[in-house]
This record gives sequence, structure tokens and C-alpha cells, in this order.
Amino acid sequence: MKRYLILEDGTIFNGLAFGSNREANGEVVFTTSMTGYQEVLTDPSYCDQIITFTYPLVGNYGINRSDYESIRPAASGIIVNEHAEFPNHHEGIQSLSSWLTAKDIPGLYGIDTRKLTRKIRQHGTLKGRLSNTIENAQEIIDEMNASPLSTDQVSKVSTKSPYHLPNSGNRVVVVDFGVKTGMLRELSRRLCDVIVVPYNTPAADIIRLQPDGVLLSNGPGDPKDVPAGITMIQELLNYNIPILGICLGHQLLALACGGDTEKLKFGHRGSNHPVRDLETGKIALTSQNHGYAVTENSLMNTSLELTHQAVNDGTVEGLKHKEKPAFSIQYHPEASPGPQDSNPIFDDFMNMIKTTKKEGLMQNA
Ligand SMILES: NC(=O)CC[C@H](N)C(=O)O
Repeated sequence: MKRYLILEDGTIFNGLAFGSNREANGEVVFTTSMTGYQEVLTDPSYCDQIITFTYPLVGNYGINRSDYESIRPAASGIIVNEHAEFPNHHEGIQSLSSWLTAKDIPGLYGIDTRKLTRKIRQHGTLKGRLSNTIENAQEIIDEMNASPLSTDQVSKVSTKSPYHLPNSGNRVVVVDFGVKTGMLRELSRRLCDVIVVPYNTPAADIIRLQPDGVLLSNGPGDPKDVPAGITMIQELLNYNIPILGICLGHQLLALACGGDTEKLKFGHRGSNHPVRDLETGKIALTSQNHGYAVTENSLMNTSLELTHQAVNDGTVEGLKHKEKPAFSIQYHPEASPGPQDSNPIFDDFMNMIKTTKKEGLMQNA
């Protein structure tokens, strides 16, 4: 069956359909990750986005039981050059195509993904529609141009009620802005007693859980669409509770401290983004997925210090609070998918909790 990608600027890509027959709208983005398509597709941060894979063949090892980052994939659609209809891997339980059908996610294949990626790089990300017909293309284009990108994705992907992953170690409250399972796995591996709470939980309710630390998770959309998270963080900062912000959590920490964020032209999405640790000079290869970033100049009048920077374009990639036990990174230390170089960030968080506890810095709630 034929399928088309219609872009807001009037460009139409002709390809073929796989996965769901549904039509879908979304922000068309690209990832350069060569593997890890199951983790990418199930990462809630891709909510309302149509993901183009620049790697030419996707789906070789199928879909398995262990690579889920969330149960319900939030991505709008997927675009590949070629997908493997007959995958082969001992853990694989179905093909990418049959999984997409089951999850009701439409796919487009057989287009020149290099051409599409070049367009996104030149223009910036574009609104697009995966459509099964081009009969009404002009109508679709006009409609896309008239409507803004969707907002408020966090409320769609965040848990509706708190849940507990009991363990014997530090109690960490995870604020779920669209959390990837990988982060919960890394905390559990370090024996943390994890309580996951909805994105709009008031700070007082978090304090009542007596956390040793708070993790602000990744999540979709524009950080400025989550004012409830910003106020919550401002209140949490009064308590000297160790805070680690990751990706959206990092952007929200910056906003809470008076910094600003901006939309990047086409974002950073992939598994090989080099980041420099400004203290040690060391460079780590990191997994990334962000379309927004903290504006470096905006840090001047805040109590935040720049700690990490993207090697490719100088984007802010890490921050540290000058007075409070709080730090944050724009990239993904849990990887999934990607290199494990920055996994020790979770150990840094554990050490910050240990020091804060030892020095008795934490205020009683
Ligand atoms: N992975 C994330 O948390 C992404 C953060 C934010 N939605 C962005 O695109 O920049």
C-alpha cells in the first residue's frame, strides 16, 4: 500500500506503508541511532513525534521482551528507508512491522531518508502527516500551517497515580514527566527504594514521602509547558534534598532557578553525541534525545554553573547548583539505547545523597 509523508512546507515524499493503517500527525525529527529502535520507539519523550531513522535498515533483530522503555509507545509514527520483514535474533518475538500494527503506530518506508534528514537539518524540524492519500494534500498542508505543534504531552505520558518499587537502599522519589524504564532500572540496581509520582505532585507531598533524593525524569515537549514541575522544583530546592535532573528534568531545574530554555533547530537525537566534562576535560559519548536546550547566557544571573557542554555545537549539557545539592544533565546516563560512558552519573547521585545524609544537611520536613 502506498503511503505519503506530507510536510508543512508542501514537500511530499512517496513511499510505502507498514505498521498501522492509521494516519498520523507529528513533528518530524530524525535520530542517528544505528540500533535501539525498540527503546527509541518506546521512549515517552518522543510523544507526538514522527521519528526518522537515518540508519538505512531498521528492524533486523525484531522486537523483544526486554528493550521496552515504557509499555505504551507514545511516538506518532516512524520513517525508515528499509525495514526487515524477517528479523532474526534469539530474543526476538515479533517483527517491527507486526509490533507497529499491534501498537497502532503507522510506518513509512521506501523513501530517501537522507534527503528528508537534509531537509530537516536545513529547515529545522517540520510538522508532518503520514497519509494514505495525497488527494487532499493542499488541505492538509494548510491545516498544518494553521495549527501550532501540540503541547502538554507530559500529562499524556506521566503516571496518573504513584507507585512503589520497594528496595533496601536510599529512598528516591522519581518525578515522572515521561520516565524511561532505564532510569528506574539504574536506581534499582543501586538498591534504591523508588517511589514514582505524577508530574504535578505538589512538593509538600514529595517531602512527606521523606526522600533521600529526588530524580526529575526525562519527558516530551517544551519544558515551558510544565509550570507545575517548575514550581515544585523551586519548593524542593528549599529543603536541601539531593536532586538529579535528566533531560526534561534538567531543563526544568534550569527554569526553576531562573534560567531560560530555547528550541534547537533540529535537536540532538542519537547514540554518539560527544559531551565534554568541563571540570575534567574528559569527553563521553552519550545517548541523546532533545529538541530544546538551556540557553547558556541565561545562566549568568542564576545559582547554576555550567558543567558539561556538547562538543559538536556547544549546547549546555550539564549544570550544577552552587549552593544546593542539585545537578542535572541533558543527555541520557541510562543510555537505552547507547553507550554506557556516563552511567557513573547515577553513582554521583548516590554519593551526593550519602554526603548530604552524613552532613545532616537535609532539613526535616
Ligand atoms: N528526552 C527528554 O527528556 C527530552 C526533553 C524535551 N522534551 C526536549 O525535547 O528537549
